[in-house]
Amino acid sequence: MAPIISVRDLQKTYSGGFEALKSVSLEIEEGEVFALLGPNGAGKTTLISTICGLIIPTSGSISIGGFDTQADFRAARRLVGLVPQEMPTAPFEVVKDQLKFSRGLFGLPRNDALVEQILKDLTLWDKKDSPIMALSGGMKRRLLVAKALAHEPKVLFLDEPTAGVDVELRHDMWRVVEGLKEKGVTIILTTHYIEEAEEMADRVGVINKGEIILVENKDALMRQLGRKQLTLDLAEPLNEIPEPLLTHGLSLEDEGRRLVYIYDTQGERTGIASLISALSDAGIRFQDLHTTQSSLEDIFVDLVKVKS
Ligand SMILES: Nc1ncnc2c1ncn2[C@@H]1O[C@H](COP(=O)(O)OP(=O)(O)OP(=O)(O)O)[C@@H](O)[C@H]1O
Repeated sequence: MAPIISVRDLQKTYSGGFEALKSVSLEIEEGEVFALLGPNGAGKTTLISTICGLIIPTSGSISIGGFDTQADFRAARRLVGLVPQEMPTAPFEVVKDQLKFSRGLFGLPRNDALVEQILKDLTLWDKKDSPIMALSGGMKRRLLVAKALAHEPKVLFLDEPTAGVDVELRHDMWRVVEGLKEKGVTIILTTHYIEEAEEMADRVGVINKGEIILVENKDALMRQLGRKQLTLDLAEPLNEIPEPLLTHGLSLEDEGRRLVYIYDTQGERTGIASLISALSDAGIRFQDLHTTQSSLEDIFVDLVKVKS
């Protein structure tokens, strides 16, 4: 099957001379959810804005549904919906008019049944006659999605859909994305939250310093990155790791006061049970223990190290 989006050797140098994208090539399959991850300033917004036609590339090409975004801009753009990070700003505008207006922008005829369906899908139908200022933060986010869907795009871009929102709203957005995927919409989202990519994405791409450093099936990536750290605060400091514990891959930190164990959450065994029993056999006591999951930033650092 031909990809719905094909990006070839895309390069973007901003007017100040900064090279934000360095020869990016990427293919997005129809119907997939693709998460684009990357640290701050990696080039995520530049990449999706370029694909959506908001930024003109310095070189390279993009095709959407077979239409070249430069030669056939209108046809390509018509297939794309973009949900920006910013909240809607027209406080007195009425919800349903926003959708009608969006269709108008694409030169599409009025379609009240479709507007109704979209608002119902996003549980905004009760608010159809409300001004934007009367919506909660979560409703405003959903309205941004509704607006982007009003012209029936085949591909939806979500730029950090859940940045700065609470857990409940995050899960709400995940359900929205799931529903869209079921309807066959291809979804590309940018995010800082590994949990979000884990929950929603079929594939994950990692961008760093303007380069795509990895594109991987989500499950495979999570196996690779799903590491956790167990930290044991020792009752008495150690000078070195005792011999019987050397095979456990521990590291001694904080001047011998802490033992750190990294394990794979997706592995068949975490090795924690055998570690605790080996510690007990060696007479090592600990005061406290806690676990931490590596953050996406940590993972990027690892990835960048491996790839550079
Ligand atoms: N208009 C511009 N002129 C010059 N440089 C820019 C411009 N827009 C973005 N940049 C630079 O390009 C790089 C990539 O920015 P971009 O916004 O694409 O990153 P991002 O991955 O979306 O970051 P974040 O996660 O912080 O939103 C950054 O170094 C940024 O400073």
